Amino acid sequence: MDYIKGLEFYQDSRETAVTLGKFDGLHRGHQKLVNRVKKLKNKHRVRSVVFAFDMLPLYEKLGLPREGIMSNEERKMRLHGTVDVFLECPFVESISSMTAEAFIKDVLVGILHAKYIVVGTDFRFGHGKRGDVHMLAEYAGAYGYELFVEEKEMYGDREISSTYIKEELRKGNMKAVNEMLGYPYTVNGTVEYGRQLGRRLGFPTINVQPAKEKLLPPNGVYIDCVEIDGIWYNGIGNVGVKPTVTDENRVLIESYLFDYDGNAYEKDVEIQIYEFRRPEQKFASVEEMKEHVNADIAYGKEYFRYKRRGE
Ligand SMILES: Cc1cc2nc3c(=O)[nH]c(=O)nc-3n(C[C@H](O)[C@H](O)[C@H](O)COP(=O)(O)O)c2cc1C
Ligand SMILES: Nc1ncnc2c1ncn2[C@@H]1O[C@H](COP(=O)(O)OP(=O)(O)O)[C@@H](O)[C@H]1O
Repeated sequence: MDYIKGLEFYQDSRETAVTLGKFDGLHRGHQKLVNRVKKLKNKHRVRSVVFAFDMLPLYEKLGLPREGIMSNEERKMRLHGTVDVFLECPFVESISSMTAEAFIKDVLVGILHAKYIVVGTDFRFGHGKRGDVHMLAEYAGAYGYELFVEEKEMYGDREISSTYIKEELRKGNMKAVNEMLGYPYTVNGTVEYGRQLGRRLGFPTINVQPAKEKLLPPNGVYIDCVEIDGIWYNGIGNVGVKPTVTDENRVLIESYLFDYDGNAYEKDVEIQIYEFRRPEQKFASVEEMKEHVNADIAYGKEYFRYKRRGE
């Protein structure tokens, strides 16, 4: 997969099947679009392209923190191996001020040589969000592309959306989050050095700081799985600031893995979060915390007696 950041760096004259959007989460609805593009590639021998807006510049301009289901880096990792090109387009003035008509003509047709365009029913684009599926359909004949509009995937009686997933993530409802994503909620990061207290208490933990633009579930203890050097380990971890042992306000994910005894420092790992167990607590003493963590560990081991990763 070619990763290209910035429209100006896309320089390929081959015809494409392209899907467009913000793609935060790459949830089941997004996957439908990506799969359509993959099928079009195989059928018509065109290049498959995911065009995703990078919304960070907009949040920076507005002075707001971005809270995404995934960081840009995680989005890139998750798309790896699915399409030929992942084009990430910073949402800057020159893009947001472009009319919808100009976006079709100059970007989709002019730069991307789109033969097939794949979007969801409510896709909006161009200045003032004036462009929609009707406009895309209107210009299809003139510009020689075919339009595919995919229906929304549902979760219960509500359409799956990044907004819906974020609502459930804020509540710690990992079952709904993971079902809507179509894969377990994932955090990628590098294992840091901590204060080496864990191993003295009998539960060493890998410590990972998530990307700052990442929305996390509420601080608390969660069943998780961690991939280190290509192998998955079951575990139980804490998302939060560990108030019992530090006054720092840095949110980390700390995970004790049941069948691991290697050295994971500085390794890039992937953490999947499965189920909320209890809120993070400030215990009166480290000893009291240790008792609770031991109970958490017993609970986690029991959880995985009947379930495998991903179930
Ligand atoms: C299953 C589990 C539950 C935890 N729960 C809490 C908690 O409720 N409150 C807290 O302050 N720290 C909690 N922690 C974090 C520990 O305080 C931390 O892992 C320990 O102090 C070791 O830190 P270190 O990696 O810096 O050595 C938990 C850790 C694990 C693995
Ligand atoms: N079962 C395990 N689960 C998590 N980390 C483990 C495990 N066994 C060994 N380790 C290693 O021990 C380190 C954690 O030990 P810990 O005493 O908590 O130190 P730190 O405070 O530096 O995180 C991890 O980063 C990892 O390299």
